Amino acid sequence: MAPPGAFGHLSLALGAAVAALGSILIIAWRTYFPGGGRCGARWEPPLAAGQNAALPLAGPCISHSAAPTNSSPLLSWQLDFSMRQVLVLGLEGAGKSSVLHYISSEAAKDRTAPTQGFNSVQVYADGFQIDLLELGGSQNLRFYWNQYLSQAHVLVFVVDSADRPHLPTARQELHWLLAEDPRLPLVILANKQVRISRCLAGSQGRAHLPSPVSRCLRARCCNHSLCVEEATGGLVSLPHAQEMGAEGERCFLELIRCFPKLSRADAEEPQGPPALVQRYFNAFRVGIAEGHRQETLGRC
Ligand SMILES: Nc1nc2c(ncn2[C@@H]2O[C@H](COP(=O)(O)OP(=O)(O)OP(=O)(O)O)[C@@H](O)[C@H]2O)c(=O)[nH]1
Ligand SMILES: [Mg+2]
Repeated sequence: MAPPGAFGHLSLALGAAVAALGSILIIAWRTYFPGGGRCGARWEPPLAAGQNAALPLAGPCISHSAAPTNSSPLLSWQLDFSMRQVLVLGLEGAGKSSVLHYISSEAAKDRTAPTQGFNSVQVYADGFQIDLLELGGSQNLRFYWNQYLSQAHVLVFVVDSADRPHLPTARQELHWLLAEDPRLPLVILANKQVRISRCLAGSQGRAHLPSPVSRCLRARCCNHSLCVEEATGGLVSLPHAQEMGAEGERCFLELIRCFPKLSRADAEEPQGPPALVQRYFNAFRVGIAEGHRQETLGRC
C-alpha cells in the first residue's frame, strides 16, 4: 500500500491536470464562439504562404445549437428558430472573407488575405443569432468542405461573377455539395458585379445581371413563404462585398433568417426543398450561361 503522502501528490497532480484541461477547453470555446455584443468574430492570424491552420472540428458547431441530444439534427433545428449556422463557401478569391468582414465590422476592408483555414463570425440581431463559418476556397481546403454540410442550416455560396474562366469550376463544386445534401437551403451570392458592369456598356450589361439587392428588400422575404425564390431566383446579388452597405447586409441577414425556415420546415414535402434547390441550381446555371454569353467578360 502506498503511503498517504504519495496519494496526496497524485491527487494534487490529477486535480491540476483536470483544471488545466478545463481552462484550455473553455478558452478554446470562447475563442471560437465569443459571446456578447452585436458581433463576435474569430479571424485567423495572417499566415505565411503554404502554412495551413487547423480547420475547426465539426463538433463545436452541432453542440453549439440548443438542440436536445436525443433528436435528429433536423428535428432539433426545427425546435430552435432563434439561431442559424451558416456555412460560407466558394472558390478562392470569391469574396467570402470580405462579406464576413463587412458583416462583423460594418466596414469595408481593402485587402484580405486568402483564408488558409477558417474564419467565423457571430451576429446577433433582434434576439437572433447567426453563426457564419467561412472555409478557405483553395483546392486543398475544398476537400474538407463536405464535412461541414451536416451541421449547416444554410449554405451561402459566394461566386466571383467576373471570374469567367472559373465559373464552371464554381458550378461543379456547388453541384458536388448539393449532391451530398440536396435539402440544404442555398443562397448564392453573385459577388464582384461592379467589375462586370464596368466592362459592359450601360443598361445592356446590367440587364444580364442577377436581381439587385433592392429587389430582394422590396419582396420582404420573411413575410411571404416563397417570395425569396420568386423575387431573386435564389441568386442574391451583392454588387460589391466591400461596399455591401447597410441595405445589403440587412437583406443578407433577413434571407438567412427566413430562408431555411421555409425549406427545412417542409423537408418531408415532395415539392419541398429538393424542388426549390433545383430551381436555385437552375438559376445558378442560367447565371453562368449568361456569363458565357457576355463576351466582354473575357476582357475584364
Ligand atoms: N472588385 C471587388 N473585389 C472584391 C470584392 N469582394 C472581395 N474583393 C477582393 O477580392 C479579393 C479576395 O477576397 P476574399 O474575401 O479574401 O476572398 P475569399 O473568398 O475569402 O478567398 P479565400 O479565403 O482565398 O477562399 C480581395 O482582394 C478582396 O479585396 C468585390 O465585390 N469587388
Ligand atoms: Mg477568405
